[in-house]
Amino acid sequence: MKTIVVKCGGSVLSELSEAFFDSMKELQEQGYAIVFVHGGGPEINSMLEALQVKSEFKNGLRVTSKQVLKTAELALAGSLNRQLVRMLEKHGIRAIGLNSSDNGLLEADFIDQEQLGYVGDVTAVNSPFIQLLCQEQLLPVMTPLAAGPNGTVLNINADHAACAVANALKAEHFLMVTDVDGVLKDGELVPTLTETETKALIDKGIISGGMIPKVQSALKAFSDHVQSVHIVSGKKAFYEHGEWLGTKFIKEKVTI
Ligand SMILES: Nc1ncnc2c1ncn2[C@@H]1O[C@H](COP(=O)(O)OP(=O)(O)O)[C@@H](O)[C@H]1O
Ligand SMILES: CC(=O)N[C@@H](CCC(=O)OP(=O)(O)O)C(=O)O
Repeated sequence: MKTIVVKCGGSVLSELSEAFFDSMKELQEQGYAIVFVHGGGPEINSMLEALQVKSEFKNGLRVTSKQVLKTAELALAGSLNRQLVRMLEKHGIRAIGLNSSDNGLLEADFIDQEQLGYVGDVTAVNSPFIQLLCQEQLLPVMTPLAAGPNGTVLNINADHAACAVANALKAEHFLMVTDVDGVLKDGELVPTLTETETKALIDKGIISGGMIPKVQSALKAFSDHVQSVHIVSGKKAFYEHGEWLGTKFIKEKVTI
């Protein structure tokens, strides 16, 4: 099955354009099965603020206490997953919401329980179950939560969760949808990036903040099992007449 894994950032979930859904439908018509993994950082932040619970990030990962985890589950599984499924269905795309910690759809281990609390790295993906839904012409919409050891639930950075799913499914394409056109340098879109160029942009501070886990996940997927990886905007079309827009990750250029 030709599969595309789409990571939809919390930054853009409420701003997804008609053109974005048109691109999605165009790909489905070409016979691609599509799997969504969504984020929700901004929504988790506002819920935590409303509850007057402080949260901090270490190396781009949210330090997750039991209370932060409960709030993250509420925002991700209770609110955003429902909204995204409804948006897809409104656009004529049959979708099914999945809380990825259920039935070990995603399994994870603690990264560093002392420093980060309930935060994990994905160790296993239940690919057959995801593929079963795709065979039924359903688009799975997955939260970035996972089943951890001894019945725990772990909070996973959504870029990392989507990367694990793209690798497990050996997806043909991995798309990271965000609120900017792709990787930008001096305000201009960088159309292609190799691993060396990406690392140089991180070192120079041109790629920073939320873009770091995205490019790291892009490089990891690209070097593992995925054939094509793009960072694109959800505010516009990302696929037109067979062309992908945004930043494309490419193999190192060979100079003789
Ligand atoms: N070089 C860069 N190019 C584009 N965006 C960048 C860059 N460096 C940092 N960013 C920031 O990364 C943000 C996207 O990451 P994030 O807010 O975590 O989005 P998402 O919720 O989609 O994962 C952009 O809105 C921008 O502020
Ligand atoms: C461990 C960790 O940091 N988890 C993230 C999960 C959501 C996410 O990654 O959302 P975006 O894609 O919108 O950033 C968090 O709690 O914010």
